[in-house]
Amino acid sequence: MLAVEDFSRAATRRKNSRNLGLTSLISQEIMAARRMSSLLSSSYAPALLRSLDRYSGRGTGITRFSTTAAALEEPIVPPVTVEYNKLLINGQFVDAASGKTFPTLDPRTGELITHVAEGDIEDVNRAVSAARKAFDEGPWPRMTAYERSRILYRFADLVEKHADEITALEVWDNGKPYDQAARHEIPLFIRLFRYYAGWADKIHGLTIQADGPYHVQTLHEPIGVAAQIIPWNFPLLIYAWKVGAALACGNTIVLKTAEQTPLSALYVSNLFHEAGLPPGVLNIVSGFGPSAGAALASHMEVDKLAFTGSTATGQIVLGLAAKSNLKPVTLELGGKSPFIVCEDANVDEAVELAHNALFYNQGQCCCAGSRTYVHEHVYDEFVEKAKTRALQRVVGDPFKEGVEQGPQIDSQQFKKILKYIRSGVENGATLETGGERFGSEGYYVQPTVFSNVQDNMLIAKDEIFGPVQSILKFKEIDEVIRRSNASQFGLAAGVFTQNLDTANTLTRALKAGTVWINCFDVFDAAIPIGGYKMSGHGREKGVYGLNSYLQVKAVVTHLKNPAWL
Ligand SMILES: NC(=O)c1ccc[n+]([C@@H]2O[C@H](COP(=O)([O-])OP(=O)(O)OC[C@H]3O[C@@H](n4cnc5c(N)ncnc54)[C@H](O)[C@@H]3O)[C@@H](O)[C@H]2O)c1
Repeated sequence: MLAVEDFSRAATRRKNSRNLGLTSLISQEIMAARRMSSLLSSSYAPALLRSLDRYSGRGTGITRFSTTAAALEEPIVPPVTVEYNKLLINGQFVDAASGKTFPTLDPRTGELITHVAEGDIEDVNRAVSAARKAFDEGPWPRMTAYERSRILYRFADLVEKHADEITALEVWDNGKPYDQAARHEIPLFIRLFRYYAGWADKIHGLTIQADGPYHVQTLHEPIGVAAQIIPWNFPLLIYAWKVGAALACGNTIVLKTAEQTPLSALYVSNLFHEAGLPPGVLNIVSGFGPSAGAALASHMEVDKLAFTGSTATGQIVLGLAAKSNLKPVTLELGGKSPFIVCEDANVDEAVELAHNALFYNQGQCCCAGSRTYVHEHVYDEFVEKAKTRALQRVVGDPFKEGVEQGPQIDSQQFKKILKYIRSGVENGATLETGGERFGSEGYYVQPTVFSNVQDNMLIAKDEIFGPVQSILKFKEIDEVIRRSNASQFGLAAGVFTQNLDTANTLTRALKAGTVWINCFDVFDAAIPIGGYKMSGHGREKGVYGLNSYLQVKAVVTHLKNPAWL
């Protein structure tokens, strides 16, 4: 993993590199304290953050959020070059059959990073054929599970070795803060692969008692060729949830990345071959949804589809899968998760946790705590402090140390978020802070807080997928349960209380795939994720993530003269 100082030195060495800012002891202390505060295990974390924020703006070039749109400095030159921009089919990097490419853009400026080969129907056919052959004839499903696990472990080691380049690519293509990617996402990516490497040789069926003279066993077989379609908000983490589980079970894969973020998946997939993965087992197609994505979802030779993305696209791919070969589909879709602050809450801690629950990753999280329900007894204090915290949020170049919030992914999302903000104002919610673009370049949005939000407003119903916190008031626990569940989504929920009975009541009543009590966004490799209602079906991560990549075959053998039954 790249240390803060190494990163600074590497970047400084690069031609034309700009001043990276904080490398001093103070800055490292700030980062360490920020990490501590993000754990929110101590009641003084918010106060600590506030005092550190005062230092972090000093002479560093970091722009803290202010209500006047501030101009950002020249973007920092990322400490990496793009090596892989073609499709990965059958172990080779190849051009698209059409020869077409598409641009991938830097969200800090909207400028070109590089052109990437644009996969289309013909490329999907080539990739599925390679995956089919690798499954039907190749060594991967035939080698021992232990051999497969060793390749997964070797891959994790290689990712660790190249963590600095991988982090820089992810930040450049996506706009997420470097610190977030380096300290949370890349380590979790590695952990996920080690977790599934550990499962590879522990997948087995059962021996079952039946009525009659039969020996009954179940075989847990790989399902075959898995198609995987992923979004742009966590390009590597969602890759890991899907690829790790599918490979541990012995499947082969065709994965389509999001058109906004094709780069990091190509880089890490090359490392898989260095780790010993046979050609054709993992194929990567960069390209667009309606062409490459739809071709994968409706392909007759694909045995399973795993999709993460919006609910609207989930409905499309489910239809395509049904109309083609009825391949089983898992769907990880959108959310509008309630974050419930009860009347006994420590307000300072609740404010910090609710802030991170919403603003993490520029608000571009499927699980974002995007309906902040606050009990009427602590509501006024909460709103005031939530506004103060949003004003302190450090917005700026994601490569700059100390930055908490980078740009949104692209101009489409940027415009959509600003439109939702306008609708909040027009519908009578109180705009406490923010509400405009940040700076004059790229896709930065001011951290925005609305109070007096009502359940029927669009900002309380739709997934905004941006840095917009909506605060709603409640009085009774039964009332907040009813209002929380009155949503088409059911992905996650957060509960903040010191009362065990209240926590237990809410845990069981909330219709959500994950309920976090006095914490939020805890994404361990072993913890399953998935949705109720229109947030999807099936589960990924953990042992549950294996189920959808396995076929269960019952084998019944007649017994003659058995010694026992
Ligand atoms: N539940 C989860 O675990 C989870 C995790 C991350 C993101 N998400 C959701 O993802 C969404 C944001 O991602 P997005 O904007 O990239 O979503 P999206 O649905 O627009 O795109 C997701 C993927 O689907 C592809 N796609 C688009 N149209 C397609 C089509 N017609 N056929 C096949 N594939 C198609 C895209 O190219 C992309 O690869 C949000 O709604 C978010 O909540 C959910």
